[in-house]
Amino acid sequence: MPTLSVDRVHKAYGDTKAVHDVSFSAAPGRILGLLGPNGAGKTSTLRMITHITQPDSGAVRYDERPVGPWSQRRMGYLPEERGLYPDLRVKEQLVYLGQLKGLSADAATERVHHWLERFEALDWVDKKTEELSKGMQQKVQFIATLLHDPQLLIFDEPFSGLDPINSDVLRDIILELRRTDRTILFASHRMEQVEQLCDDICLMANGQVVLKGDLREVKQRFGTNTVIVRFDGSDAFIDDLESEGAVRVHARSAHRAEMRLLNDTPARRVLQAALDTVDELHHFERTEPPLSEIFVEVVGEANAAQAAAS
Ligand SMILES: Nc1ncnc2c1ncn2[C@@H]1O[C@H](COP(=O)(O)OP(=O)(O)OP(=O)(O)O)[C@@H](O)[C@H]1O
Repeated sequence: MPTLSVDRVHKAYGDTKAVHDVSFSAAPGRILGLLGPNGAGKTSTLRMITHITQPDSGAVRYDERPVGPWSQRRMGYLPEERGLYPDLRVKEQLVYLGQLKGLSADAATERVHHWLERFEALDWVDKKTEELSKGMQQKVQFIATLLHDPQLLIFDEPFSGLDPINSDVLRDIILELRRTDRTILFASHRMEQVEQLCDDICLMANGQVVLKGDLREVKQRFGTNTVIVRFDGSDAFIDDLESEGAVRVHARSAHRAEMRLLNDTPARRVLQAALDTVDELHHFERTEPPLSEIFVEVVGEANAAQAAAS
């Protein structure tokens, strides 16, 4: 089964080291999430994988061969900047793009129909791109990346501009592609999507990989130091726990709180404080931290290390 491997890749633009000694691999039937704050080097990395740019040093290989025009034919790439022709109608646009990727007009037409139906978008087949909303254009662009049935799929922020219903449709399609042994790599800032979809993650900061691996293993490494409480009644116990330094609150609403245990505080201490204050306790759970917290912690450490070194 062909694997994608990024091996000690460097890329600079003038004085900016956009990508510095980055290595990771992506396997068929798995989804890899490439994460990182703005400017971390994600798009620069994806552009080298898709052979739009070349590394200054290091190598990107697919199926054990350096990537090149040959691998572009086996990949589907959804770039961050979308590029559709505003004047063309959806169907002619997609059939044309399918033909550019080597399909016959008949095969392209058949696949366009299939994917428009799958994306619940058959109604817009004769609309001009400029008449479509941003989310509709996003779906059309997504279909364009799938038309030639690529083995390797690279998506830069695939969920941007999609409402929750369409995000679910897209998520289901990505999972379907995973079941047919495609290799899928996507860059995203949406941690909840990453948690739902990814088998593996690679977190970048300042052009470097700061955390990578199987998502479940990565989370286990951070330990079950997080407590989730759902309740009715007063939430004053949360302020008390926080002010005594027992917890740090990650997320909080009127009836739910998610917090990190600090200074070896036992989960029992939080449970007792809640029981003493709330009217009704619906849920209490000790668990691993959410990916968003891991992101904040690891990127914060990487930034601090870089500031100390400079
Ligand atoms: N064509 C270019 N010319 C000069 N600098 C560039 C170019 N492309 C990217 N950079 C710089 O390289 C660094 C990494 O940018 P990149 O777009 O790869 O980050 P990113 O992780 O994709 O960010 P975002 O989440 O904001 O999309 C940034 O400092 C950026 O300014």
